[in-house]
This record gives sequence, structure tokens and C-alpha cells, in this order.
Amino acid sequence: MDCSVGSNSTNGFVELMGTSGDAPRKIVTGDAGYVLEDVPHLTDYVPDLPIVVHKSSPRGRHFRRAGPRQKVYFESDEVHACIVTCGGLCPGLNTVIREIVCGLYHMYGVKKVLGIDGGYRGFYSRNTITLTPKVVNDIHKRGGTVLGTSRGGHNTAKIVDSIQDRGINQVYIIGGDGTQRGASVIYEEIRRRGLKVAVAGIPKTIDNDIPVIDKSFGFDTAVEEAQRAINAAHVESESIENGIGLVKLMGRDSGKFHTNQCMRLLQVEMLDCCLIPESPFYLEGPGGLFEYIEKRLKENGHMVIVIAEGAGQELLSESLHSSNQKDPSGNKLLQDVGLWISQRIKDHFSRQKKMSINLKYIDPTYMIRAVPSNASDNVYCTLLAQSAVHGAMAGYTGFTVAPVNGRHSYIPFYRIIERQNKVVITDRMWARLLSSTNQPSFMTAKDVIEYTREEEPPAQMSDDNSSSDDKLVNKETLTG
Ligand SMILES: Nc1ncnc2c1ncn2[C@@H]1O[C@H](COP(=O)(O)OP(=O)(O)O)[C@@H](O)[C@H]1O
Ligand SMILES: O=P(O)(O)OC[C@H]1O[C@](O)(COP(=O)(O)O)[C@@H](O)[C@@H]1O
Ligand SMILES: [Mg+2]
Repeated sequence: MDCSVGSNSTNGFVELMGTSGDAPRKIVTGDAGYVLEDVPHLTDYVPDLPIVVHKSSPRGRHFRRAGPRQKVYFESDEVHACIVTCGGLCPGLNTVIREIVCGLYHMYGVKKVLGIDGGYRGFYSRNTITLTPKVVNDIHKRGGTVLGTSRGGHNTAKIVDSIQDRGINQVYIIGGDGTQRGASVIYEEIRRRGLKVAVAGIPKTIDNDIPVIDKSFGFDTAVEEAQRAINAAHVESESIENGIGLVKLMGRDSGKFHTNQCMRLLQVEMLDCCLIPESPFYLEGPGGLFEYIEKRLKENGHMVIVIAEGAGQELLSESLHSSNQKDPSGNKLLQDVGLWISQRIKDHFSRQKKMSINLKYIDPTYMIRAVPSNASDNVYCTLLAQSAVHGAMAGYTGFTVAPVNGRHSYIPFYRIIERQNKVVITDRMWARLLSSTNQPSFMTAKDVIEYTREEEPPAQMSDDNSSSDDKLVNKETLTG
């Protein structure tokens, strides 16, 4: 065919173009130069193809795209910004601090930036730290946070009093899910008092348990760092008869970090079992962990198990005295599942006397989160910080900045704090992992029903074709 066939579609004008012998290309054009190079569909050439299922689903929600704006609502010399870091450590905290300071100075000529010392309670109980590009010049090369951090101590009234008393009008809050909840109530109180104060959240956590966003900063570095520990476990286990390398990683409620780590390792066939909080498991009997270990050692002579710190907590509570202690932020304090499961595996095989095993237990948890961020996280942290600064300068507030479907966006706090990002164990990511490791799913039919997730609207990956200054970004969707 060497012709063009034009027709009107709901999206725009569809042109089927092709040269002799070639299949035609499907080009969809719309308003303002919008062009979609679409994939072929059977209905393009099979007439009257009946639709078997047609689900009507919502169009999806959108978030405001992050970036510089034409309209700025703060004069440079009017701005008095502050930065605070809260919760557990995470690679990249110092990079974000540095880039907020440099972004404010260099992009907007802002000269007054304060660092709040030691997390939320630092607003009302500590001294502040003056931050300039010179002060923060090389902090990104260090792990941790130069501002210090803490859990607990969130007293909204006192924090907002301190913001008001100091004349602060931009608040940059770096932290995980708890921190974003705290930021949300600070924003509410500021709004209630009618203050011209912008509140911007920057999500941090190696657990990757914050919903909606593609990933939090520090996650890449943490995965890379965890890999060293797992490599070590692999080397140890394969060097000895019936060797088991057992590694504990962080992740108290969510195995997102863990599963991602495991998926990467599966590419090099190093991993035999991955245990996460979302997927309950059991030890004894048919289909249990001990049976699987025995099978794997018989087949392969060695194995690597990676366990998230939040996994199997219900089993520990059964066998140890359960404590319901919480940290100052209200997070449940976990018992050490790594040590516990190591001991249980050793006891089982020594009791059974069929097979002697050599188990090496590695706990790299705090080492992983204390390292400086890697190059890709540094780039990511820079983008986050700059987007936060652009948003606050443009007068946006009550938002967390992060990429959604690859686009940096401003997400209202209420969307960030409404749930936790977890591995859905009836989803394809977990299914892929199970089929690659061959580990038992440990799931009963009841578990499947319980965990089957509510249906979500389908992915909408259309490109951003907004011509306005304030572009919108598509809602998070399930990809994978
Ligand atoms: N629901 C909440 N309301 C107000 N502040 C909170 C809330 N949850 C946590 N915070 C505060 O946020 C800070 C960090 O929370 P935490 O859970 O320790 O770490 P992360 O932010 O890394 O999840 C703490 O100072 C805590 O008091
Ligand atoms: O520093 P602590 O209080 O021992 O907390 C350990 C916890 O911190 C984390 O590393 C990060 O958690 P947050 O993101 O909630 O701060 C968890 O994975 C871990 O359970
Ligand atoms: Mg948290």
C-alpha cells in the first residue's frame, strides 16, 4: 500500500500510512500538534471484531507537574527558609539539604536558610544552624544528615509557634512516611492560622514504603549496598558443604526494598529464598521453610536466604515473649527475626540428624543506610530538591515532591499519607519472584482471598500534552 488513509477517531485524526509491501503505520494527530505513533490493533484490518469484555473504568487522577513557574509568589529577600530531617537515616539526606540550599541561593537569590537541629523537636528545643552554599559544599559526600534527626517529639502547636516566631515562610521537611504525616499536620495548622508559609515534603526511606511515588531517594544506594552483603552470603555458602547464607535487610512493614533487591539478585541466580512481612510463612511440615531448605541443599549444595526484618514477626511472638513496645514515633519495635530464624534452622537440622548444615548469618542493616548516596541517587536528590524549591517559590504548599510514572510532580500530602506502599503478594512482581526462586508460596486459598487487592484503574501512560505552564502528571499506576 502506498497511500494514506485518513479518518476521524475520538482522539483525533488517524492516518494509516505505508509504502508498497510495508504494514501501514498508525499516526494519530490531535490538537496543538499532538502526535501519537500508535501500535497496530487487530480492528485496523479485521472488520467487525466483537469486543468480548469492555470494562468502564475511571480516567485516572493527575498530579501537578513539578518545575519552575512563571509566577513566583516570594521576593528573594523576603524568603526565610528552613530545612529539617526526621526519622531513620537514609543515603542522600545531605545531598537533598545541599541542593535545597544551593537551589534557593543560586536559582532565586535567597540568602536566609536555617537548618533545624535534630528533627521535629529541634523546632522548639534546639538551636538552629545557618546554612549557606559554603557550609553545605561537600556534605553530599558524607552519610547521615548534618542536621541530625530524631523520632517522636512532634508537637504541632509548638512547631508552628516556632515557625511563626522566627518568621520562617518556607519549610522543607525531609523524611519518611511518619515525617510526611507530621508535615501534613504542620501544613494544616499553618493554614488554620492563615500564614504565608509554604510547606514542602521530600520523601526519604530505604524501605520504599511511601505510596504513589515511583521510589524514594536513597533506595538505589541501599539496594546496591545490600548487594554486597548478599554477595558475601553467597560466597560463604558456596564455599562450604550445605552452606546457608542468611541475610537480614531492613523493611519493617513493607518488603518493597527487599523484593526489589531479591529481583536484582535473581538475575545472577544467587538467591533461593526471599521472606517479606507481607507474605506469612511457616517453618515445619510439608510446604514449610525447613522442607524447602532441605530440598534446595540436596539439589544445589548451598543456598542464600534473604529475610526482611519485619517478616515472620507473628512466628516470633508465638515462640518468644511478645513485646508490644513502640519507638518514640509510634512504630512497633521488632524482635530480631534474623537471629531467631538462624537458631531455628540450626536446631531443626541438628535435631533431625539427616543433614548437617553450615549457616552464616549476616546483618548489614545499619551499614546499608549510613552510606553516602551513589551517583544516581545524587542526581535524583538534586532534582527533588530543585523541584521542591520551585514549588515553594511558586506558592504551592502542602505537597510532597516525587516522580510519578517518571515525571516529577507535586502530590498533596493527603495522598501520600493515606496508605503504605506494600508488596501485593497476589501481584505479578511477587509471582515472578516465587517462580524464579521456586520457594514455596506459603499461601493458602484463604490468604489469597484476603490479599487480593482491590481493583485499580488501568495504567494511563499517555504523554504530557498540556501546553500550559502548570502541567499535570498522571496518577500512579501498577506497572511491572
Ligand atoms: N501521625 C503523625 N503525626 C505527626 N507526626 C508524626 C506522625 N507520625 C510520625 N510523626 C513524626 O514524624 C517523625 C518521623 O517519623 P518516623 O516514623 O520515626 O520516621 P519516618 O518519617 O522515617 O517514617 C517523628 O518525629 C514523628 O514524631
Ligand atoms: O533507627 P531505628 O530506630 O533503629 O529504626 C530502624 C528502622 O528504620 C528504618 O531503617 C527506616 O525507617 P523509617 O523510614 O520509618 O525511618 C527501618 O527500615 C527500620 O525498621
Ligand atoms: Mg517510616
